[in-house]
Amino acid sequence: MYGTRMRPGVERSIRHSPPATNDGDRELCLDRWRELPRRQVPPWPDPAEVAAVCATLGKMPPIVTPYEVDELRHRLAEVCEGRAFLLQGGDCAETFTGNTESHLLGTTRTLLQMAMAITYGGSVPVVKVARLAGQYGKPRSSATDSLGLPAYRGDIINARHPAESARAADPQRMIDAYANSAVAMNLIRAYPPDDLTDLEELYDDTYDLIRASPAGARYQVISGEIDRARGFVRAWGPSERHALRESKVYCSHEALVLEYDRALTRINDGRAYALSGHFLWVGERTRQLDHAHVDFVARIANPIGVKLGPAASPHAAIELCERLNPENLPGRLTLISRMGNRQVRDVFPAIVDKVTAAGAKVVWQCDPMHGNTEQSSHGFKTRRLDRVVDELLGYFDVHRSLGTHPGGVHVELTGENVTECLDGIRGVEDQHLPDRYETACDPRLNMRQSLELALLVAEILRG
Ligand SMILES: O=C[C@H](O)[C@H](O)COP(=O)(O)O
Ligand SMILES: C=C(OP(=O)(O)O)C(=O)O
Ligand SMILES: [Mn+2]
Repeated sequence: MYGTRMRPGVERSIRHSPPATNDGDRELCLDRWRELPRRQVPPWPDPAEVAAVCATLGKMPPIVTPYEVDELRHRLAEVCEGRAFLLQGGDCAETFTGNTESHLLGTTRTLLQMAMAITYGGSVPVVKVARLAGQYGKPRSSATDSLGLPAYRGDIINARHPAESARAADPQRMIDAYANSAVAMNLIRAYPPDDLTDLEELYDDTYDLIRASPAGARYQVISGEIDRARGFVRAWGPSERHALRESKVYCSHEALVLEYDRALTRINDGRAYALSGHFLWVGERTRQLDHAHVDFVARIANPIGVKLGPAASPHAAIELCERLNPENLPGRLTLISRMGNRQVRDVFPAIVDKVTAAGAKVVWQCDPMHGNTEQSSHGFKTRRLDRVVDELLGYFDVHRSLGTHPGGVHVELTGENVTECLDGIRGVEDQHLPDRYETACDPRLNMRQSLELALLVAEILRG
């Protein structure tokens, strides 16, 4: 069954993972963040209710297990050493009502067909991580929205409905987030697309849409390469095919609502694992070295990421490496650049250069979405695919010129045919945005746009 297969060489470290003991907690200082400055604090009205909810969560079984978390760290070590590629994606903000079977499978299948294009086209194994089963908390630029109401901060904190009462932070929502994450994880574990043909058919259908569009001609060569690789694999026996179509999808979310992630932290073999997800990252707004979020993730054993926006200095990147990966373990730390297409070529090289010169082992990953958010003429938060593509190209150029491994990409996407990102030549113009603008926060790539991005990545990796 999904989740029980082990890769050779990955030590199976599963033991009982009971709720963290007080002694273990104290030794590992897992609550030190509570004394530190912290940005984006959820405006909980009643700390006693938060504590009661967290005590309940502290007794619940975790969403993921320590050995899976270690397994992912080992896979990310392969990415760090240049032997694999990290593909991460999903909603900007998951929602409780959107946590349906079709939505979860849509996200997963979109990721898997992107991975297929990159694996076959780029001849590289792909580690798949979904923004899913816990991506419920959102940092906001402003405490209030355009109506003057308290900002929506994700379903784990308040409700999106534009009314004062709906926007009150409700700690009970952490229980709902836990329950929704558990069913989501259960579903994606139980539903790997067992049949490669299924995924290939889906890929073919999506590719047909791309081919029929004015942008289609651009991908003819790489698509031919992917077809050749598929034909080659088809000629193999079933067990080789099985190995190749490895479809494990790990889950991830931003480590934002520390009360929640802390409550689901368990001690295993003397180490703390945040078992609310396999991979947790710290966002651009909360990555201050001496603040709460960095302190918390520094103390957990999970593979972790940190977003780096255009204001990040090379020195700040080095400090984060030292703080978050003092043992310099490959796969432990992913630096996720989100510079924007206009800055990536100017700002990013010095960061890569300094981190490399310091010998710090990191996975480099490009988020080409968050530095390229703009407002459409009708007031929709959107992103232009051209700018997303340009940031990716810039990211790959920087790595090529410095001889470093462009380890991965991190995108906001959905399997649904939404119209959230602008993309004129492929049919989404300003006036189409209202057709299917469904995101709870940031604009996502739809399935076709996602595959197009994957084809681009495959083409670049092929060289
Ligand atoms: O990922 C989400 C957003 O980029 C982040 O929450 C900020 O969004 P905002 O500027 O709309 O508040
Ligand atoms: C808020 C996000 O990103 P960033 O921290 O880079 O703005 C996000 O990934 O949804
Ligand atoms: Mn986002």
